[in-house]
Amino acid sequence: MTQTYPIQTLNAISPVGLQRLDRDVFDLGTDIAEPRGILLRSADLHSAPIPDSLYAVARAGAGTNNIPVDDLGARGIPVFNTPGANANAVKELVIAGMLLAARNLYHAADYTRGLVADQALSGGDLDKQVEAGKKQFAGYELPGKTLGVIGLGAIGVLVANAAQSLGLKVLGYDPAITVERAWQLSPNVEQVTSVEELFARSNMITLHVPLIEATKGLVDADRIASMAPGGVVLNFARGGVVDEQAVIEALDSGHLHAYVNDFPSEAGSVHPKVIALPHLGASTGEAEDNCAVMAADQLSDYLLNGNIRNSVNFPEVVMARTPGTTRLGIFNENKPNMIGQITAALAEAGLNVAEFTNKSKGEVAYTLVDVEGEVQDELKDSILAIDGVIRARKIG
Ligand SMILES: NC(=O)c1ccc[n+]([C@@H]2O[C@H](COP(=O)([O-])OP(=O)(O)OC[C@H]3O[C@@H](n4cnc5c(N)ncnc54)[C@H](O)[C@@H]3O)[C@@H](O)[C@H]2O)c1
Ligand SMILES: O=C(O)[C@H](O)COP(=O)(O)O
Repeated sequence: MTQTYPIQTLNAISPVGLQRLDRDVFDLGTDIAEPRGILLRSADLHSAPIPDSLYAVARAGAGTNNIPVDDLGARGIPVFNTPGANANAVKELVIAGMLLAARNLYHAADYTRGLVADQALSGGDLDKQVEAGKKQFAGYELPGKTLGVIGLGAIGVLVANAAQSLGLKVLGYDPAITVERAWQLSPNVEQVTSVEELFARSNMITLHVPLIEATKGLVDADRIASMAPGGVVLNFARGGVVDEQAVIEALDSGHLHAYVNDFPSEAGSVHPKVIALPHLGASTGEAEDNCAVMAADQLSDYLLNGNIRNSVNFPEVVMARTPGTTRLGIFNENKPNMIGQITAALAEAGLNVAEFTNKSKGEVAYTLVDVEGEVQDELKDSILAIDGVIRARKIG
């Protein structure tokens, strides 16, 4: 009988992605007691109990701060995300945010709505008031201004390149930029070596970093103060990356012109110089499809083949299946003699290794091994008995 895998879906996951999961193999539902996989977007897993049945979590999106990534890693549960799959959607919203701020579009549209809805003006009276009122919304153009991009990953690189083609001078800061992203970055984007320099030289700052300990409150009072007067902060990363109180004080003093963000808060959303959107960055049909397809494919490949792609807590481990073999997936602490002990246990069980791969990431490592011969249930127990082995799975 074919093994089936129950998958719990949280949030609205695009049907285009869900279609990738063959219903003969995967049972999908929102209310599954013992899931093998969880497929989600922004649902908070920090306070949810994690069942022992769970093999993997797939985040249809980029940010994984809603998931207890380290705890799951310590239990041998990979967390996947979908880098780049929603990057264009966010880039377009950031460019829109820059224009909203520079041309005062939000307040201008609100003004004209009020002329009709609140003041009941029409005809010539309306025309007169439109012309009389427009001067208060006069803005500025982007060429000649400097944009500072913090985080040059999937989104930051697209934003930097697009802004540069709109005529802005673009500075970028990312001490851990990958070679792939560096290749994608326009040569006209100037990389700076400190976040302080970026603030001091930028009229607009846009954030494209994950919310982690190192990025909490990255935009603070001192850094804002170092910007030229009339600056704009764009935050489509996560609310916690910005010290919002410091931003509000700078807006009140007139030092900052606008704070455009995707993370409404009680204090921020009602401020007249804050434009807060309801976490819309990835909310396009295209991005939702891309993310769901990528997340579903990664989850399916892990459950069926043990392959790990785009995991935030385990290394990339992908190995072609060897026909006529049984596959085992083993998570272990990254310490000496783990591979020796695992292969000794296989030899002890009389199994011949056809293919073997082992990679580590930080404190943990993952082994995929295809073995020839009959794999007895006792083998799993003897592998689990090795000091440092976290989890072992016979994949079939
Ligand atoms: N508003 C939305 O709907 C929306 C959509 C997608 C992503 N996001 C947020 O944007 C973040 C970035 O997404 P991405 O797809 O570009 O991720 P990514 O992993 O491709 O890029 C993140 C980049 O940030 C860099 N970085 C990490 N710490 C840094 C620091 N202290 N200073 C400077 N750079 C640092 C990394 O080196 C990496 O290059 C996500 O983690 C998520 O929180 C929001
Ligand atoms: O990190 C992300 O990918 C975004 O914040 C999108 O979140 P969402 O999938 O809940 O829209």
